[in-house]
Amino acid sequence: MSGFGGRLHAAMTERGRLCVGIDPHAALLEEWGLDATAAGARDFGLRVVDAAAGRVAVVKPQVAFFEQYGSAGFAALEDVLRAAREAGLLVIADAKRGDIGSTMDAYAQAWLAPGSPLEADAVTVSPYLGPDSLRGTIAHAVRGGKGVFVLAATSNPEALGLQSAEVTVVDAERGQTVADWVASHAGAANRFGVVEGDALGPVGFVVGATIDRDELGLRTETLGGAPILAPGFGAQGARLADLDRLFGALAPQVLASASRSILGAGPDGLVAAIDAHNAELQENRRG
Ligand SMILES: O=C(O)c1cc(=O)[nH]c(=O)n1[C@@H]1O[C@H](COP(=O)(O)O)[C@@H](O)[C@H]1O
Repeated sequence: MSGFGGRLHAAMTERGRLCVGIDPHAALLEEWGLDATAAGARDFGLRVVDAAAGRVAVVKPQVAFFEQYGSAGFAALEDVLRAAREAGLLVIADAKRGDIGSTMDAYAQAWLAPGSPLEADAVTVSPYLGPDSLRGTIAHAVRGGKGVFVLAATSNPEALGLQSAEVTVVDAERGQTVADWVASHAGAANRFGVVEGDALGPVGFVVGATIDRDELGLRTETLGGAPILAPGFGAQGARLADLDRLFGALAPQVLASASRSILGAGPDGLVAAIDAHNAELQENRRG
């Protein structure tokens, strides 16, 4: 059986590198004629799943937009996760969990265990309790054929000071930055955990399309073999047509994530917006 990296690579080869975000912002719910409630978020999510199915490889529900409605919101999210997986989409739960290792085990159980009500194919995790705090979660993911995306170089400008800071611990290389150290530590599982024949490993990294990897000291070789989730396209300013130029040798590993630039098209414009985003991604292959 393929691991997450193998399944992701196969899906991206077949359906391209676009990941559609499922972010039911209150303002979007209103524009779509839906209530700002768990039921509204559920309808919104299911409509995005319908539009995305067969057109893209991956969807990424941002769980905060469901969590804000409490238990009803989580029930809505369960329905959206299940519908997406049943529609053949790979699902990244954007939960950005991060805690001490023993607590992370429970998060891994919640988001990655087969049969869990919130089961996804991968989950976003935060390394800021130390990349080693993610060791158990990564092992859990590898065992179950699941994936994680570790925050390495996030798309928001206020992260620069933290993520470009030099690490001074003994196992860091001289001058190594937080972003590069996190990626080299957590990415170790891609070297021993890759299922034979899988083109990509189970440990992915979030690398914003809006950031300068050189400024962050994030080296191309550190990201070798890792799926890269790149938010920042569309509403945050980066252009899909520039993906190959922005990511260079890493471009084939990049999953380009866009939420508001697609969702803002409204329920009737979703399919056209997804097609237009896919077409823009194709353009940079020619350009
Ligand atoms: O992990 C993420 O997906 C993420 C990481 C990051 O560095 N920046 C970032 O914007 N995101 C998420 O990506 C989505 C971006 O949404 P748009 O800016 O509307 O495309 C949101 O759901 C964010 O929570």
